[in-house]
Amino acid sequence: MSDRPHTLDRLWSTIEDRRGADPDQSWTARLLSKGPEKCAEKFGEEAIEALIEAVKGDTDALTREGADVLYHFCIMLASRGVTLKDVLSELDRRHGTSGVAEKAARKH
Ligand SMILES: N=c1c2ncn([C@@H]3O[C@H](COP(=O)(O)OP(=O)(O)OP(=O)(O)O)[C@@H](O)[C@H]3O)c2ncn1[C@@H]1O[C@H](COP(=O)(O)O)[C@@H](O)[C@H]1O
Repeated sequence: MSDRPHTLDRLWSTIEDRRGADPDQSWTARLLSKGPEKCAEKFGEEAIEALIEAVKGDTDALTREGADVLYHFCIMLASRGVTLKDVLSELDRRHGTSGVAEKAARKH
């Protein structure tokens, strides 16, 4: 984990800590209590908001929306019991391989 962004590790730990917390006190707990479908829907909304800012070319807004996307992505993973470590490991596995080769491998 040493070469992974500390910020994401810290965010993930906070999300894990908030699981089961009081939904009135924690946005994370509130979202997770609504279930995986709602968490996925929220992630989709945030992704679209980021997409809009990318198309507009508003780099400040894209930065803010990008942070929302990463947070809600982690929430969506947590809602389904997938860890950020799982996703980062998959990225690590792909590191150094050709994207073209990866795409070809997925067809089988
Ligand atoms: N990074 C975030 C983060 N990013 C966004 N959000 C919340 O996500 C919500 C989504 O924003 P929206 O603009 O969609 O607001 P909304 O209330 O859904 O509004 P509408 O859908 O009605 O438009 C906001 O209420 C934000 O507060 C976040 N809430 C928490 N975190 C992190 O999670 C930690 C724990 O937070 P709590 O769980 O609240 O203690 C925090 O310290 C942060 O590190």
